[in-house]
Amino acid sequence: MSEIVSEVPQELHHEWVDLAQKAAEAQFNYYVKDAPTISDADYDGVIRRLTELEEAYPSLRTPDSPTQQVGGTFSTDFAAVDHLERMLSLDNCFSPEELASWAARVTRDAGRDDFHFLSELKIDGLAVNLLYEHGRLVRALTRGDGRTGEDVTNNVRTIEHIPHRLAGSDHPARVEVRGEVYFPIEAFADLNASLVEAGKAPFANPRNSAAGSLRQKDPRVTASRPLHMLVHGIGYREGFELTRQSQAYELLAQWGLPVSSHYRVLDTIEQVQEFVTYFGENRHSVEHEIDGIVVKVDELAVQRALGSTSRAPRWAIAYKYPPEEVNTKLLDIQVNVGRTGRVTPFGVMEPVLVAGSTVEMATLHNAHEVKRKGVLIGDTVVLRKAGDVIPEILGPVVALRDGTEREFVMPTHCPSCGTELAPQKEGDKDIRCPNSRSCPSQLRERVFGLASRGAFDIEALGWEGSIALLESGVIEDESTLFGLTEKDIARVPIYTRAAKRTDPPEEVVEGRVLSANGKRLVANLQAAKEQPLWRVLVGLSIRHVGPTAARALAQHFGSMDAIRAASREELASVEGVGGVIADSVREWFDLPENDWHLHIVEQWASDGVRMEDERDESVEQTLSGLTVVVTGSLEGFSRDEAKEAILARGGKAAGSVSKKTDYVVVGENAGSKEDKARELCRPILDEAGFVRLLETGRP
Ligand SMILES: NC(=O)c1ccc[n+]([C@@H]2O[C@H](COP(=O)([O-])OP(=O)(O)OC[C@H]3O[C@@H](n4cnc5c(N)ncnc54)[C@H](O)[C@@H]3O)[C@@H](O)[C@H]2O)c1
Ligand SMILES: [Zn+2]
Repeated sequence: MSEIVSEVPQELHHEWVDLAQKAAEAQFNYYVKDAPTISDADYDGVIRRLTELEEAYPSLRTPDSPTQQVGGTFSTDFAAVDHLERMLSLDNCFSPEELASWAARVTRDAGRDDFHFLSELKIDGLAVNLLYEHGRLVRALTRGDGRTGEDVTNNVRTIEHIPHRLAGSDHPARVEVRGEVYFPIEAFADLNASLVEAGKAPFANPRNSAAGSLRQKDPRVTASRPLHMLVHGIGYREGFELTRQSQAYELLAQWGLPVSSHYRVLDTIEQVQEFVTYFGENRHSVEHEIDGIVVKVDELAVQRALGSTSRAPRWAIAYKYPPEEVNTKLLDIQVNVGRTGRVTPFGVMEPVLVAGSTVEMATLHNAHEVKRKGVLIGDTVVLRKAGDVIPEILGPVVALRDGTEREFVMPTHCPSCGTELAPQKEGDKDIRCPNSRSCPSQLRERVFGLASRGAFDIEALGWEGSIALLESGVIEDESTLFGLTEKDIARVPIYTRAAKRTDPPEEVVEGRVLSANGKRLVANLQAAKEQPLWRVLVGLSIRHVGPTAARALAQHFGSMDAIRAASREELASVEGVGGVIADSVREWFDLPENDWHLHIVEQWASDGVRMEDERDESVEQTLSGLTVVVTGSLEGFSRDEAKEAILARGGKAAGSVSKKTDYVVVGENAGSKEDKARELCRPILDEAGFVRLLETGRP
């Protein structure tokens, strides 16, 4: 030690010692307790920094440094047994440049470039070593420290897809098969819910639950968990030789072992990079979590020539994807009251950067979900954000609790208006604020909602504008929105702000000081009154009536009066409507406590909102009886315009391709619907064909 200290600046030496300690602790929590306290990304950061320090000061790189070892150790809960051949870890890379320089190094060290790259998915699970003797499974070990693992044979025997006897005949005397045990992500939430219910600590993430479920003292517990395994290598072998890694996979598959279908043998590192990019974008198209791509030299002769370090083979590398999971603090759980009164709890977190954006809120759906996840206010939680998918709180890091955490209690009264909350129907998981008429929160959401693109499309009326109109008292609710004049709007600060910059301030006189934004709102409202009936229906915030149902209703009935007069049965029989929506529409119009709904409709009508679709009799019903799907973007039509053009001609505009589809119109960047059309042999039209179809009923 003294030698090191004399050579390495003291500060850096301290940093190294602290980080090495941190890594050792993290490994213990991760591998032995199955309860990591830091995220994988943070752990990788620690290892990277240790590596940097060791590169600058090689004397720090002692054999017991975490950078030199197969991270992991074993618990006394299991018998410790040596592997016949060491189990190694993998070196990492994080960029195309690092991948390319690994390939260049391999080519140089191998002294040849006529080998192949086997690319496969890096399964986010835990490594297991299976020993088969004469085709019979005799032992299963965890990786442990790479030399010695934990005997989990009885637990592994409970995993469904692992054969106790290999298929075929002529099996080698002994062979070690290496692979990864994982927990299917869709089963994760249920597992945590059942643990919480049994008063046990929930898991932080699926990888954790795989390790925790496999490493149970009682194999019956393991048997109750839906574990899966995929194998990706052979260790010690006796009595047979192979020449290629991919050949090993074929053999393993023949033996009835679960081999992934996603591996590829590729010629060049550029092709490998394409594979990396593809799965980076399609990370969630596979049945298990992946944290990267593993690239292996396929030729075993080259593998042997390259050899291994104490920790990892030189002939393989793991390309790690950016993390989708981070740890952050759950500061509070608050509730939001939505457009139709639904009360939704959401987590407020310390802001963290994950998958390219900063996240500080995540919905928790309902009180039941909060319970199931087992999270407490004040917990460190694992937050997951997968690409464009909305962020989700996976679970708590139980080991970091200090006793100050508290349980979330669903409020009994609306945080916005104080009304007592209640489920709308018995047995509903959601609870609602029944004060839909004047609850400020619901009003804001309704006004904002009716202005949205899927409803009236009033561009100048955003979230801020909706609040400003209501808070200034210029509108009391949505009923008077379309009667607003320039004078009214001039009373709302947000719409006149720009005009106030003059010095001395201009007097607010009718219309005159309306800023550009306010003028835009007036014009937008005028235009909105001409919107088709379906948009008016969406704007009413009737539960379950979104654009699709609204279109179906408008197309069938043609006017607000006809919808209002329709019986429940008539409504329910409309294609694309059904019983739930029919009930909701009838309740909206008929319940005595909803009489104010009628007032909205009447006020809108008297302010000039169109309540009837013009049936242009001159439009020939060219598409009557035909079902058309439009996919991708067209030049002459927006999505809505294309749909309306079909409906106006008596056709049906469907959202998905089926055998009943008559024509599929394919624009730019069409996706899976085009594939589906080809698969089902449905006629495909381009935009010109679509125009002809509208005119003549024929492509
Ligand atoms: N959060 C924490 O506290 C903590 C602590 C320790 C380790 N870790 C995590 O574990 C990683 C280090 O663990 P590691 O040493 O096992 O390295 P690793 O997980 O980065 O890579 C090596 C392992 O990948 C597995 N693997 C998955 N798919 C494979 C495939 N197709 N072919 C070959 N191998 C495949 C093998 O089991 C192999 O042992 C860290 O990067 C971190 O993500 C986290
Ligand atoms: Zn309320």
